[in-house]
Amino acid sequence: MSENDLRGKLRAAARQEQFLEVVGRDEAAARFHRHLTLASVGSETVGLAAALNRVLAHDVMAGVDVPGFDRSGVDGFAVRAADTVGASEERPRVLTLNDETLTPGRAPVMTVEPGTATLIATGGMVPRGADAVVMVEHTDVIDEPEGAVRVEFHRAASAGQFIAYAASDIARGETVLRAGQVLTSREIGVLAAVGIAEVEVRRRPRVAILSTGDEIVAPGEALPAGKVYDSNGAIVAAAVAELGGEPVPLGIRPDDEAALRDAVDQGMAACDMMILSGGTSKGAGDLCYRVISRFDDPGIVVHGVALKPGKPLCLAVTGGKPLVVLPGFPTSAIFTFHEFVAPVIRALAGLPPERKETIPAVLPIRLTSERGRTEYSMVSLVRTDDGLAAYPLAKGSGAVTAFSHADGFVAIPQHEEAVEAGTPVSVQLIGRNVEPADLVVIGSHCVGLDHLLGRLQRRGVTVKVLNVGSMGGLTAARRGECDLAAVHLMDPATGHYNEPFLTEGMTLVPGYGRLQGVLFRPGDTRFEGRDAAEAMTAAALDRDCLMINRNPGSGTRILTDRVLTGARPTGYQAQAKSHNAIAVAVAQGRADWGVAISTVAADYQLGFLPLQPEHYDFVVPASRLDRLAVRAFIDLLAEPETARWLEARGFKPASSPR
Ligand SMILES: Nc1nc2c(c(=O)[nH]1)N[C@H]1C(S)=C(S)[C@@H](COP(=O)(O)OP(=O)(O)OC[C@H]3O[C@@H](n4cnc5c(N)ncnc54)[C@H](O)[C@@H]3O)O[C@H]1N2
Ligand code: MOO
Repeated sequence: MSENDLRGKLRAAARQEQFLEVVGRDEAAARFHRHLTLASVGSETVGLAAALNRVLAHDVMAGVDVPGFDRSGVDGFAVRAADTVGASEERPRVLTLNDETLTPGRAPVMTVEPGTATLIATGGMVPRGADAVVMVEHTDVIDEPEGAVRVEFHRAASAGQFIAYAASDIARGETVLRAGQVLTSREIGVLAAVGIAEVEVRRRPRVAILSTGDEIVAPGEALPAGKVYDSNGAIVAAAVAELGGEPVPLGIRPDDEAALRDAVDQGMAACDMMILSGGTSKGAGDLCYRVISRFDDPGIVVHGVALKPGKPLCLAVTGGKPLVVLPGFPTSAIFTFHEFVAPVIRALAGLPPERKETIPAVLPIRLTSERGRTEYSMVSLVRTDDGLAAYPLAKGSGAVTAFSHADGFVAIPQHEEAVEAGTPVSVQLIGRNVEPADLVVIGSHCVGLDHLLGRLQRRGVTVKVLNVGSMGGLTAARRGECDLAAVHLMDPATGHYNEPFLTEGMTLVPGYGRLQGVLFRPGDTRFEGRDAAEAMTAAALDRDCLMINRNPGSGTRILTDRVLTGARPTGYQAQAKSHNAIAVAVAQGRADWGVAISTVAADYQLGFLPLQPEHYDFVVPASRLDRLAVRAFIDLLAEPETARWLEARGFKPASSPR
């Protein structure tokens, strides 16, 4: 690219058009719906084998009675109840056996006359004359060599006993299923029982899905630096299917106007609606908006919603079909999808609006919010003695996991900047009820713990983990929000781990040892072969040697500060939130060094100078120590296989001296 081209592009990018009109959530939805007809998209006939999860297009009436005849419910004898009155073990009634056996599927020819009985199997047709069936266990056949067979009845039968009368289950003409019903295995069974082999179901709305952006790569392909895997395409396609739509994936298009226009034309021609993601802002590189702005029937009805996440959402209607551009950020994309697009797909699929459920909880930590936009914060719920605590999954719009880890979300009104810790909030649940996990772990993250919890889960213990750092875990344990707080906190005064932080009512379960140290790129002579503390002190004096630091409250930060004794290396202010983030920054050259555990250094093939063995332990509120899941975890820690695995990954099991 020539310098002039480059300057031109830079100027265009800097002159970013702002959103013309950012509207509120309800106004956005109203504008969208004003131009949509949400009638279902027609119907089709499918066989029962293909009917699962489809939506019934019409009421279904039974054309037959079920059962279609008076049916015996047991193996025994069809009799006239009056003939058995007074029968007992001591004084059995004796009836003559008719010369007919009524196996299922066989129409009777003989009438049960007074004083007679007919042998009948479970499912057999009750013969004329009989009004009850006696179980074979309550009878005896009299062993006589000559003449008719006679049977003793040891119990009296009541009229109607063990007979399922014709039409008692389903009567001909009865409406067995109603239009709009989603067909599960149970409804499919009913259809089969009334002899229906094919049903008319709503056609699934076809939804074209397109991911856009030069940086987007399909999962399964190699990932060059700076590129990201297309998660929006997959999540939107699966969500469309969950909502009763038929996803039509159109893949990925680069930021190229002609390519995008073609894809939009293709999608809109072949489908009932289309969903794009990425490139919704009005910047020079954001082409989706431009490609769609050519439609004017009415075309774009909303571009910009006062929501976080989701501000750049673009809603359009053309040819009566919805055309939506979701923001590129995955949390923003899926959040706006569920708020604005999901109801449309449900309606087109013939499904009623989803019932939204809210549940009261308390915010355990302060939550800040951007003024001017209603902010939705994804939360994970944990049970406390006083109800539910809603932990914000503060991962930002760009995260992929926030939506999958969340139980629901809380809304912070447009004009509020923060919600204080302890505030009661209303949590809108995402899809399902809150299932309390057997074991709640809050605190510092560790791949060793991940492994242990994975093994516990395979044994049937459900687990919920919230990574909020050691200090956060400790506070959660004190508030009774978790079973285990995962901590590695060094007391700066004594250099002792974890124990000095225990308060009344807390027990320490020893976990395992980890080795903290300095990470650097192999071959960097400022670190290679040196003593860790010395290398850190030297690095602090070298302005060109760039550090990546950890967040305050993390055990690693406390250790780092202790070694630096007040020195402030270049980069000290840069705060990564995990061991992995430290490793990535060093591996990619964004920083030259940082402090993290040896396991992570090995994972990223970095150099490592051992600094400090530390204890990664579990603080357990004493009141929870006897819970089954807690005991299961403690037992797991003590297993030899656990020790073997930890050692192989560079950890030091608690059983070995530390
Ligand atoms: N100066 C401003 N910058 C931004 C603003 C703003 O108001 N002023 N708004 C921010 C907000 S809010 C959002 S949300 C994002 C949305 O931007 P776009 O919708 O144009 O999306 P992209 O820029 O294309 O991508 C954003 C982000 O998401 C990643 N991405 C895109 N597609 C996918 C996909 N299919 N799978 C996974 N990840 C995807 C992309 O790589 C980017 O990282 O804009 C802010 N900026
Ligand atoms: O509104 Mo954007 O969707 O938060 O980052």
